Amino acid sequence: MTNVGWFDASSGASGDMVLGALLDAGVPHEVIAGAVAAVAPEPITLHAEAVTRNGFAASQCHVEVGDSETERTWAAIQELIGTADLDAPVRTLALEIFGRLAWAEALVHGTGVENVHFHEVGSLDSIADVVGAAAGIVHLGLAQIGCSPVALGGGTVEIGHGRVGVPAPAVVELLKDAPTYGGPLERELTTPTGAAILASVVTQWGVQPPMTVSATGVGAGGADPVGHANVLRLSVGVSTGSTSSGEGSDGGSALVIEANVDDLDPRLWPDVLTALLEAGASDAWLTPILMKKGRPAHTLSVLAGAEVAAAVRREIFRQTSTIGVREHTFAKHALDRSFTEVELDGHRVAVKLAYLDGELVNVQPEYEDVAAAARKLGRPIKDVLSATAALARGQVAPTTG
Ligand SMILES: O=C([S-])c1cc(C(=O)S)c[n+]([C@@H]2O[C@H](COP(=O)(O)O)[C@@H](O)[C@H]2O)c1
Ligand code: NI
Repeated sequence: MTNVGWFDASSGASGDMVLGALLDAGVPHEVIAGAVAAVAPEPITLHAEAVTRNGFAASQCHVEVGDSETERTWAAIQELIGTADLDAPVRTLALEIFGRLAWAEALVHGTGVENVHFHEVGSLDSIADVVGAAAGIVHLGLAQIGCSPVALGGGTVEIGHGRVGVPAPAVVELLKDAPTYGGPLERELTTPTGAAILASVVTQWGVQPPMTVSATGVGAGGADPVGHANVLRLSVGVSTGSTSSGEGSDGGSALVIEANVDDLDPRLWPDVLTALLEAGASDAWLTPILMKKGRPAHTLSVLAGAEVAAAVRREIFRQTSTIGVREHTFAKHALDRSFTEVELDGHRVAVKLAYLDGELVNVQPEYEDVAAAARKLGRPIKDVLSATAALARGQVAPTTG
């Protein structure tokens, strides 16, 4: 089953609206607050308030910080997020979102990202919005995220550079590849932070894809204008769009991101593969190749769901010497799977079980657990492997008689 999400951004999106929608959709408060606390150099209070917007119930997220006026450089923000105790996919997605903000700011002000000084969008509450949103989205484990065309609003808004038309310049740049429209209200409906979050996580723009919705979250915008509910709605559920192959598969899709590399110190490769898996890749591998000019090299291939593709791409560029990647989308057919645990002479071993149409077809003890148990027991790994597989089979489908 493929978990998917869809945003209705017909009243725009801001960082607070995304947080409100995530909390309302069931992301535990501590998941978001914990990630924010890990990054913040001083306490940040985050709480959701039940409000109404034009008569509809919604959740308004309040972020309370001490130094919301502080200006920060992109380098300072990278340092804050990069060194925080965050799960790797959360850190990578947060850097991706803020990286887009930095790029857009640099572009509209005609400078380099290294010179970007964030004003409103660099303050701690924006960092909280970005990191909290990254933590909430990663928590939901959505393989695909859709979004409606994004309402931008209208009129003008006062920002650090004086009064500008809505959408603010950074919003225009951030949503260049997305469907957007002015209105339906004469006010700012989509902010740079909201735009950067959507641009980073949305894999498909347009109407809601076929899905069975199991939860919704409604995030409130700050104002409550009459005649239009100022909310961002997130629907979460499972995809019903892909047809099954009839092999017990989930019929989802995945990307393979690849690069040919001939100039990386080969001692780095094992750690590169580990970093990519930590960034959320499902698999990462190398194939030896012979490149132009007879150079021995490697093709790096990384399998990743769309929800982590940006994070994985970013990690490839950070960890290797490549300056470009190519990508293909592949249909993916995966068996339903679950985990169990067995105990062999006092040593616990996790075992992965795979099912085809409900029938157990594969029992695979986790190799690292098996090797550790074998070392401690002084037994050959192959014996521990078969013994734990047999234990798991007996546990899952006990024999009778
Ligand atoms: O401070 C700056 S440089 C700034 C730039 C821009 C551009 O579009 S450029 C926009 N804004 C405004 O800041 C507030 C807050 O935005 P968040 O994304 O932090 O919610 C909003 O009104 C933007 O239009 C500031
Ligand atoms: Ni600006």
